[in-house]
Amino acid sequence: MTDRPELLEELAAALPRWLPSQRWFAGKDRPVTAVRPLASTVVLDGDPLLLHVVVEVVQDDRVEPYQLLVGHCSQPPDVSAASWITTDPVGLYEASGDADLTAVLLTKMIEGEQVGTLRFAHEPGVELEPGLRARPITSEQSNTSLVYGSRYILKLFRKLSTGENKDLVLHRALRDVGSTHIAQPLGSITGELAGEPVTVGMLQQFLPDAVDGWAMATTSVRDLMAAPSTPEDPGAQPHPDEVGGDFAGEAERLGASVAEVHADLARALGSEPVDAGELDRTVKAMLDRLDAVAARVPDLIPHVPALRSAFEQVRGLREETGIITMQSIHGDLHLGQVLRTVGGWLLIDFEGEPAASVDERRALRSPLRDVAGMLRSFDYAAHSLLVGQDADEAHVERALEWATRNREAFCEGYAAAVAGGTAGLGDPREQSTLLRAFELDKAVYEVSYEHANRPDWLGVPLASIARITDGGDRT
Ligand SMILES: Nc1ncnc2c1ncn2[C@@H]1O[C@H](COP(=O)(O)OP(=O)(O)O)[C@@H](O)[C@H]1O
Ligand SMILES: O=P(O)(O)O[C@H]1O[C@H](CO)[C@@H](O[C@H]2O[C@H](CO)[C@@H](O)[C@H](O)[C@H]2O)[C@H](O)[C@H]1O
Repeated sequence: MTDRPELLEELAAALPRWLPSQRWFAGKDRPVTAVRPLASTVVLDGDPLLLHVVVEVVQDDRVEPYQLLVGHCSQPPDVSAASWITTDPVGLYEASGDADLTAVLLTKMIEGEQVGTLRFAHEPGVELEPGLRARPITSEQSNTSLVYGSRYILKLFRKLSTGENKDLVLHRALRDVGSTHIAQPLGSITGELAGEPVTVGMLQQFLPDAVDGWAMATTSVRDLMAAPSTPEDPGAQPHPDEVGGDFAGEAERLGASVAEVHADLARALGSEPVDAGELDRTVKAMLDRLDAVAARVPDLIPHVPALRSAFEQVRGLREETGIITMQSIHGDLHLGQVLRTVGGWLLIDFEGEPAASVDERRALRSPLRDVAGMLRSFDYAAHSLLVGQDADEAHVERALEWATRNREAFCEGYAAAVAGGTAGLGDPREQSTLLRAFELDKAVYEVSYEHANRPDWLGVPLASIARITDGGDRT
């Protein structure tokens, strides 16, 4: 269904220029050739007007749907200059920063309203507080999140894919088995795309006291780098366990929390043993990704033979390592996806890797992939402070020591939490060949991510690949 077609024409003409400047737009690697409106719904009629719009963005042979909240008002609203999509005669603007308009979304979720094809709902049994106003969060994101009065956070998914969104499905499944490591899902907004339902928004409990794991871990690394040597031995560098900001206790608790989430996901959604065919498909996928990234990033080429050999070792592993299982997992776990609250660690954003296809994100996977993602993140946290600096051997040594200590603590916490528990989950260190392959596969993904997004950081995953492939297995 299409409401207000005259505005859509104006919008479609302006979007090819406006979209690439948005942080959440995932197609910055090539020009936008056309934007075609697929559906529009008037959520609030009058002046101001709030229009929910789904457009199809065409970039050569790639065609992807995105959602927009579009505002229109005769009185200029209080929004940032970057929000204006058109300015002539009275402009159309991206409305997620307009608190007068976004308040309507919460009201409609409370009422459980249907507007055109948009269905606003609260989760069963949830009573939401009315009248809260929203502010968008300013962190760099793939989607847009609005915080209502420090109580709720509404994530508006930007790039849409049909079917229920994995983030929402996994949050509901974890809530249903009583997981204590998630922000509770409280509501949703569902639309329609090509005649199929599509999740466009997810409302969750907002944790105002939360600090993300990346901020905590990098503070700990900074403390270590800044710590003076001991008066007894002025030549010696302090070790991570000797300085105030040691993170190992947190890393261990985080390992236990991730393990509990894996066990809960297996309980809620099931798990299955891996057969040899599945291991072959896993190896093929890793080799395919390696070839694709090496074709774009020449710096990876010298590492290709060692990476291939590490991936090939995964074939036939089943006999060696006992049972390897597949289940629903987080899919893109790193220190920026975990929040420390007074009550413990929470995992957020269960969507999976932003660049993966819907089928890849929904497929059952080995939980060791999440472990590998987090181990990579400890490596990142340790080395991120050295980005752009001349190598200082003492700093590099301390960074490695910090990473090793926290990786080990994370695995320790994970292993202790699953001991004697869910079948198929065990001490990650006992599956070192698979874990090493997953870590290297993640590092190849990061090479591609950094090449496209933060070229200054490319050296971080490349140096890790060199270390892991040179040094054999390590924790
Ligand atoms: N429930 C929550 N409570 C507090 N902060 C949150 C919550 N959920 C997300 N955040 C904050 O919002 C940021 C983006 O959330 P995320 O789900 O990762 O969005 P995206 O999919 O856009 O990357 C997080 O890094 C975190 O700082
Ligand atoms: O959080 P997103 O889903 O947007 O994840 C993407 O961006 C991440 C960076 O913001 C990227 O993570 C990489 O950098 C992190 C430090 O900034 C580090 O902790 C991670 O280990 C490293 O992978 C992630 O890969 C990408 O998918």
